[in-house]
Amino acid sequence: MASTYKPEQARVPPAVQLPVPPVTKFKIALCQLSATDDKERNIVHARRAIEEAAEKGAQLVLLPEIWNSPYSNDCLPVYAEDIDAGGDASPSTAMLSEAARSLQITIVGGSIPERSGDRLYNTCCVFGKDGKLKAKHRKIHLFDIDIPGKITFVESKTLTAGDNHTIVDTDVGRIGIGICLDIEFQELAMVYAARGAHLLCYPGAFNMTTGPLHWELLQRSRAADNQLYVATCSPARDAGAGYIAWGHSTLVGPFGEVLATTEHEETIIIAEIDYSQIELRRTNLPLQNQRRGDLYQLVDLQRLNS
Ligand SMILES: NC(=O)CC(=O)C(=O)O
Repeated sequence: MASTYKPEQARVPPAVQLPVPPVTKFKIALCQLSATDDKERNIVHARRAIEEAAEKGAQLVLLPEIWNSPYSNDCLPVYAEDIDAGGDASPSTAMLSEAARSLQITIVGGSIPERSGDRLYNTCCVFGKDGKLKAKHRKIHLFDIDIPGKITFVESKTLTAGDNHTIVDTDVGRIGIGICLDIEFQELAMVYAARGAHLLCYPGAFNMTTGPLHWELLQRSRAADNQLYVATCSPARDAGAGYIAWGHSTLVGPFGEVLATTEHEETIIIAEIDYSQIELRRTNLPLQNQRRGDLYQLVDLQRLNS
């Protein structure tokens, strides 16, 4: 029997119109940095990389997850900073703010361990060209994994999960932020797309087990599902570290295509983003018009199960 469905009957509102971005084409830098146990060195090192990226024309710089500290439950409390207090209480974000202002760029500052009262978070700060903090994303989905013989890590032993989506209007478009495991949750990316994001940025440190299987797959999926840009930035791999990062920082375009990527060594990827590609792909393949809100809606599932 022919379907009687008409798109205008869908109970899900159509995705919002994509906002007009301040720039259509620009360069993004993905700074795949090593993180040592010397915090001061990590800050100076990141500052130099940001400067090099800006000199190469990047208007947006993305840093890795936990770039100012080794990624371990022992180190996170020791390296944590009080971001809200600022100044000397947060030398890492003070550097990001200063770099954004003096280099006149937008920085999605990877993540650092944040101390707030008696809680610790895995937090990404976004700074505008004026050096002002525009947004703060606390990792929503903490990395708790147990694959015997491969990897066991319980981030929730030390950290508290964030409770908010983070989408921010910047000089280089509307950006949705997630941190590492947040990328596994397609729902978060869908919310960002529905709120008009041009680009999703995920600082992330996948490991040697999940990395080869999931890292590129998830980035391409989030980009193709939502027809927008996805950028990831990992720490460089240190084979001697307690947590060995997969590396492979990547930029994916709105057709799910890998536009730029790398292996695991320290490097700065510079790549071009062209937001006109989003409209083009959404016209070529109008998924948003075909979405069957009458058949699937997460809120309905929750209701059915309750
Ligand atoms: N740091 C992480 O959250 C790591 C992760 O998600 C993974 O799959 O590896």
